[in-house]
Amino acid sequence: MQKLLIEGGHLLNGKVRISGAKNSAVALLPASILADSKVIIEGLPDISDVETLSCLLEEIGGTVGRKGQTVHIDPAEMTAMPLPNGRVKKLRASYYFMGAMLGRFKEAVIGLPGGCYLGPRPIDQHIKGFEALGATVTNEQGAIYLRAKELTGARIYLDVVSVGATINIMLAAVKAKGRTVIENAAREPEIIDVATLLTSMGARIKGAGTDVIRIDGVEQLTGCMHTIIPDRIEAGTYTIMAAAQGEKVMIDNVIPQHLEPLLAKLREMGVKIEEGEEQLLIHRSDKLKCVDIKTLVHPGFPTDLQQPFTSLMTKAEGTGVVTDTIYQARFKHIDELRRMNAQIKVEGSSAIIQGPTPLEGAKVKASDLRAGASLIVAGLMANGITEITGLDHIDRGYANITEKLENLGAKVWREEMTEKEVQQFQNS
Ligand SMILES: CC(=O)N[C@H]1[C@@H](OP(=O)(O)OP(=O)(O)OC[C@H]2O[C@@H](n3ccc(=O)[nH]c3=O)[C@H](O)[C@@H]2O)O[C@H](CO)[C@@H](O)[C@@H]1O
Ligand SMILES: C=C(OP(=O)(O)O)C(=O)O
Repeated sequence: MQKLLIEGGHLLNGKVRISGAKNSAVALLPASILADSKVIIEGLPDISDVETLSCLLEEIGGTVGRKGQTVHIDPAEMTAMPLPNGRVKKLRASYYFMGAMLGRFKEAVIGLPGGCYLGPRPIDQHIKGFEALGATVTNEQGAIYLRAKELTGARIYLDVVSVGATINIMLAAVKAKGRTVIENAAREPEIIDVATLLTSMGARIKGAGTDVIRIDGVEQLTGCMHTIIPDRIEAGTYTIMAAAQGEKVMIDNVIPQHLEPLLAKLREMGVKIEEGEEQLLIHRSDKLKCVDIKTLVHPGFPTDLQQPFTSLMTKAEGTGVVTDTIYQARFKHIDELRRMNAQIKVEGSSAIIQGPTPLEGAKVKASDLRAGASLIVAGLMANGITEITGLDHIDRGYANITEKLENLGAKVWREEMTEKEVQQFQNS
């Protein structure tokens, strides 16, 4: 087990290239189950979630070959192999095996997913969708059993705007009989990306990216080639790092429109940002001003950037309030930031940050993926050395983060943890 060490205070300079989107990748890979021949996906990020899903595709009989960032998946020999335990527990997106396997085999057994603990993360809307399409769904000892004689298109209104439920219902519906309409659908760019892949496979989907998606079922889906979109959350994280500790940093391979809510808030804080077609240039700003943010469903401020943004606010002057309306308990990073001298208190679903406070290096633990990102932002700014444990979370979603930061001039490295440190980590 490793820990990440950061010697804070070094200015970041240069260019960082953003990888393919995690939240697209984790849906595109299971979507390949629906094809009858080879699916090629280009630009996949080098993260453990991709590795885990590739292994799961192999567990059900797929052939997966990876060369650099391109993955070839041959789904021809896949079967409805039950996946009640094991790797499915390592990540959230294993729930996409439910929709994809139901769509192809009319049956699936998938263990309840893992992923970041951000408070309760129910999947009732996924199940409501599968049932509306004609599936019988039961929960037996922590695994979801899905079975349908036939899937028939239906009108499904999501009670909660959910990325996972929207994509999962699309996966189950593309081969159903007749028309499915998803109302109150999520509108994230990753949903458009998944719909683009499915359309290239022969699916008939209209309205992805709006809150009403119409899917006309087809009998067969074929192999295709697809290039993934850039990761807006990774891009946002590096943008925040640049605002926190950058001299002049270019974020390359980004779709600036995907980051509008973040960029607007950074500008409000006083950060100077130049936008190109696929780049952002972030300039050093000596004085930042605290702002309030509220996370909302897309296109509002993304909850996945709330935690790194909170760290940046410790550098800004005044009082800022960060409210998370999507995951009201997504504040596990705050105790760790306090160890680093941040002045933050949590009240309900808000964190109130008093700045500016010079941060001090400390031993801290990443409790989830974006908590990890927030500690890295803090470590880059802090005096002295910050030691971060819990790298499994960070490696689920940030490709080559140590190398990318080193290239920007950060002093950052990984070390093996001693046995005692591993024990302390496991007991904490
Ligand atoms: C793999 C992936 O894409 N993960 C993203 C996805 O997670 P995920 O798809 O799990 O998140 P959802 O969009 O489903 O969740 C949004 C909200 O709806 C609630 N909810 C969701 C489903 C459901 O059946 N019932 C229900 O009540 C959740 O508790 C949450 O409060 O979107 C989140 C919100 O943008 C992001 O933080 C995650 O990075
Ligand atoms: C919460 C996240 O991921 P997951 O849904 O995969 O746990 C995230 O990417 O911030």
